[in-house]
Amino acid sequence: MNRKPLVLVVMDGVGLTDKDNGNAVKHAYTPNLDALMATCPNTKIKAHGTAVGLPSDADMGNSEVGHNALGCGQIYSQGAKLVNESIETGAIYTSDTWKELIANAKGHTLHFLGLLSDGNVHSHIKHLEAMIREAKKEGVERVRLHVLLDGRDVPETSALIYVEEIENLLAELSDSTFDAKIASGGGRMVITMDRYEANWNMVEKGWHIHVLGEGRQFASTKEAIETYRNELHCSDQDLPGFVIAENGQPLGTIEDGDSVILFNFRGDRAIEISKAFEMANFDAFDRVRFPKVVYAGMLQYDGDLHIPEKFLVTPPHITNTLSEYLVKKGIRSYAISETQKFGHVTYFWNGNRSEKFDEKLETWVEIPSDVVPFEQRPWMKGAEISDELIKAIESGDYDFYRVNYPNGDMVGHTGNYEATIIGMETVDLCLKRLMDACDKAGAIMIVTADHGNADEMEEKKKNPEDKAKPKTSHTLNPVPFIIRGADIELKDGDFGLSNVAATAVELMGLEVPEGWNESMLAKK
Ligand SMILES: O=C(O)[C@@H](CO)OP(=O)(O)O
Ligand SMILES: [Mn+2]
Ligand SMILES: [Mn+2]
Repeated sequence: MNRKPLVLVVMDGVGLTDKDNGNAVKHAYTPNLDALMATCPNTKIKAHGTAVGLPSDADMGNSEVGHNALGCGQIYSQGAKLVNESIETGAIYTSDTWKELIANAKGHTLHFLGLLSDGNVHSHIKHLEAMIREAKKEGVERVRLHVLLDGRDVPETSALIYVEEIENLLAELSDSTFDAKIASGGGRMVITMDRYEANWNMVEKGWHIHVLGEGRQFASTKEAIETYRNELHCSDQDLPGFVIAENGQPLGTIEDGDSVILFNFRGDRAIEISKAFEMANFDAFDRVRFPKVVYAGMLQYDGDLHIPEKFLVTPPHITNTLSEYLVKKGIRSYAISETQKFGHVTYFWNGNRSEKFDEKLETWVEIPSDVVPFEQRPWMKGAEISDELIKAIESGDYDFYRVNYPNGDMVGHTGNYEATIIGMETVDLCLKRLMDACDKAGAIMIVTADHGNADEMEEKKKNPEDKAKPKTSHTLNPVPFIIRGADIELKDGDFGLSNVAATAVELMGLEVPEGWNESMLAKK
């Protein structure tokens, strides 16, 4: 058959809502996106909650679960849900890894490191609380927490709520047999939680803070947060690292013989610090000291590279993916984004696996991201991504192209409305360039998104007269799904991201594999 090329565009963090206030998707000047919506078959699809394998419909979507669903055409129970279940049934505490961590920590320290919030994107504070309680029950005597402050999946200055909650629990549990305290921390966008090797320096800073106990000292976490807030007026995600100390002595460095649990369940921002804890030969930065610890992740974060080696809950085993299917059919595919989302269109897309199925049939291109606050460069690498992608489309070397434009999401997370408008307008300019390239190549285009973000840039007000507060997190809104350049109609139905893969393969003239959720195309 004479197959038309297919170009699938993920506008990261672009949801749809009629709400007006702080809606950068609606208020940006986006004539091309508007024209696509006005003239092409399109619908709104679900990108949050149970439609993407999260515990409930109160859970906003995120890039991991969104790209997993886009890339595999199915709904798998995701980390957030699997960890809940494992804790509820107690299965987590019967795992060999948990037993080893606990046995090893006796006479030493059990450290918990991770994102302290109830955002449920990377972690959940309830998981941490349950494990601390159990550790005490099982006879661990000394626990230290290394807390990464969120402000990105939860309101931007909410850290003290979670700090207070966890410190209340530590106070309740502490007695002559149990000594549990926060030892260090810092904002998630400053230390430890880098992803896709965008900025290893963040991880190095985190290592110094958590492991070596080197950094600015404070008597309490509250004091650290309040001091930094007064000095810097920044959101929690941007607070610098801190070390809790008594008489100049850090409360909880990580030492030989200790156990360490990274309680984040999501992998992208957990892989680099896991490598630092696990790898004997490691050259990303000078660790100064490499403590011999038992280290485990909440989940295994990379199923191909087996990072980390030890983990508490088995991750979803995502199989029968779109990439796997296309390789079997001999279809040539091309994936591109900039560093911040490169792993989204490769690793997340393929079910949290970092390797290709077939070197010859698959091409992955990464445009290096800027290392700056994105409100200062809201255009990000939109132009450069488009340049490369258009070259690839013109080459005719591929049948299926996928691209992620991060602007709606990465700029949306800064909470800066004006910059997010520019981010959206950048994506719109890129769409126009792609539309022209697709026309020349006779390609079909799908335009969609993985979840909302830029669509709500203001927190809900408690009282109408309150001042609007910037909103940095994702949203619960549906996302657009648009098909351009194909003579098709969309069916009516209640669809979500997991219906995209089947629709894409039908557009490529292929059969929908068994086990996938249905295509959205109406039968002719
Ligand atoms: O930045 C991230 O880690 C998350 C938000 O926690 O965003 P996304 O899911 O879009 O990658
Ligand atoms: Mn995303
Ligand atoms: Mn995001």
